[in-house]
Amino acid sequence: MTQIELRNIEKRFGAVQVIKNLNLAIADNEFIVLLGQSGCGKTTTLRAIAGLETIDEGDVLIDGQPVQHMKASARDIAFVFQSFSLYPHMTVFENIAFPLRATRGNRSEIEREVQAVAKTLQITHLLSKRPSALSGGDMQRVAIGRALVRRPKAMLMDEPIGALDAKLREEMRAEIKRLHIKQGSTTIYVTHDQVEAMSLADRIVVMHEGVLQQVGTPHEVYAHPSNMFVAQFVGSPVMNMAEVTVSEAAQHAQVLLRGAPTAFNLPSTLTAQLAAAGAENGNLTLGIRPEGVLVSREPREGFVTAEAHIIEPLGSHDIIDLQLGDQMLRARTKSGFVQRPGVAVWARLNPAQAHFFNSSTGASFGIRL
Ligand SMILES: Nc1ncnc2c1ncn2[C@@H]1O[C@H](COP(=O)(O)OP(=O)(O)OP(=O)(O)O)[C@@H](O)[C@H]1O
Repeated sequence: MTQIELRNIEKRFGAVQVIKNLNLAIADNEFIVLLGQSGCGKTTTLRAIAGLETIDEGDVLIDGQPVQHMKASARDIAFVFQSFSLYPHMTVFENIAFPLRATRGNRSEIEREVQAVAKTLQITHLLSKRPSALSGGDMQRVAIGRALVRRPKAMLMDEPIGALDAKLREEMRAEIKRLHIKQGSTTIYVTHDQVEAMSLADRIVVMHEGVLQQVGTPHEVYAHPSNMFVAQFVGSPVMNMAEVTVSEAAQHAQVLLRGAPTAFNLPSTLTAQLAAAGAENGNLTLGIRPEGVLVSREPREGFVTAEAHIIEPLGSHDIIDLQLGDQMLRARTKSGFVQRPGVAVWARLNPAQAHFFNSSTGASFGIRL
């Protein structure tokens, strides 16, 4: 049972404030991913939890106990780094056994525990080897084994697979997930890779310039981003963004993208929802993911005309740049749906996937159509 809570954490390096009033409650067994660009304060947050970094303000609580004045060694938290930091002169067995030496003297007990961890990580056959004989993936398995063996209260992982090549990263991602399901320890994992975050996390914590932007399940963060930063950071290709003006028509709301010749129709409830949220034309940005832009090859009721400008065939699907006057919208279609660039197509916005943001603050108006 390990719960971790961060209350009003502030951290400065000289004049630079790298964590700004961070609050976060992490449940027992939860897999939390801190996601954000390089330099946004993820590693500093992780190090503050581990006790490797001091904080200027606030509390770090482990199972309800403030630990910010405790040394790292007293917090019983394991840390896995991107650089595997294995002892080169020791065998894999000795590397994994190392943290047990101080606490558990009995040789047969150490042997049993190392063997159990090695079995879980499927590295039993490597136990007598030295790190220099291992592949990158195996080295990271050993580093994870060394962290797991003392059954810490929580596992903190800082870009643990960032140094591996793409294929191995995918493999290790699946292994880390399996391991977490099996071991069930509270885990905080840092990455700048949104795909890694989506695939591993129970909840994702998106950070930007030291400020927490949103906490939510991968689905919540993807489908209901709280602001323009989250909307564009999560998801690939990125969400389309365009300044719009919204007006009322007989049957529906009309949404005109700046620079486009024709307005899109969305349900008439939009205008009332925007008014209730305090949104005003002139300060309104539409966000729509490429899969929310529906494309037809023939003219259809409620669709506006556009030109297929660039087609990117990606195997399982295509991404098409649609030119609407001066405006460009990216759409996701079935593979080969539009044969060649330059042809006329028709497009509509899926109301359920339309997001509206305040252009100046970036905050979502929380519209649900
Ligand atoms: N010991 C330090 N002294 C001074 N500045 C630091 C120190 N450690 C980190 N910083 C600065 O604090 C900011 C946040 O760094 P941090 O490593 O937490 O970000 P990050 O999101 O983990 O990025 P990365 O993925 O590059 O590690 C950066 O601007 C970094 O340069």
